[in-house]
Amino acid sequence: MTDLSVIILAGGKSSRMGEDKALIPIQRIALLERVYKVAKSCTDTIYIVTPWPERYQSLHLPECKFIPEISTETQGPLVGFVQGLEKVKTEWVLLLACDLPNLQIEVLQNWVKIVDTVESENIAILVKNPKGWEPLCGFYRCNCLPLLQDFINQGGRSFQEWLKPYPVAVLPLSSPEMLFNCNTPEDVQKFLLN
Ligand SMILES: Nc1nc2c(ncn2[C@@H]2O[C@H](COP(=O)(O)OP(=O)(O)OP(=O)(O)O)[C@@H](O)[C@H]2O)c(=O)[nH]1
Ligand SMILES: [Mg+2]
Repeated sequence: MTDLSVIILAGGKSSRMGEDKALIPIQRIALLERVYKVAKSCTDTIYIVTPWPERYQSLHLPECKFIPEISTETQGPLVGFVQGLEKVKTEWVLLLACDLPNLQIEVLQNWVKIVDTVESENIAILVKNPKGWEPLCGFYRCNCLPLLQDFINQGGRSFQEWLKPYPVAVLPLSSPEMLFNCNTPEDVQKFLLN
């Protein structure tokens, strides 16, 4: 079985949404809770990296491990990710944004099987789109931590730039709508109408 943890990032500013999108109800379940439920189908070890764990105490997140983000000034997903990765003890981590209402359990479970077959040189396995990697719904080898720490210490904040020099394997995705993310109130409406 794949030695896997999940890190969910829930520390963004939600500036386009205008309110904390982790708490936006979609079919009466908060977005973060929906993502958590799907993550639970892949592993029991799930971390949520956020500067405000107290906001999520009333959600149903059984056995959740909160990693309180140290910086009070949100520095973006890469910095949230490194703070999570420093705590993870498994070989692989599945990184998820909290704003993915359309995640499919079967697709993720199939991906978990693929991860076991990936060549050891690859530091990550991600979906590729025409603009680059989809960094917030994919797998990273936890021993990439020193590479990530170096990149961040040099001021790097972009997943795409960080990954550029390293081999990354490609995850198959037949329905790209799985990665639809809710950034605005209009996105929420669009999702509910579909
Ligand atoms: N822990 C943590 N998560 C972050 C941080 N910045 C973004 N994220 C998360 O990364 C994911 C993708 O971020 P975006 O979709 O850009 O969300 P956002 O930054 O909250 O929203 P905008 O302010 O509208 O860009 C979401 O799950 C965010 O909660 C951060 O500084 N720390
Ligand atoms: Mg987003």
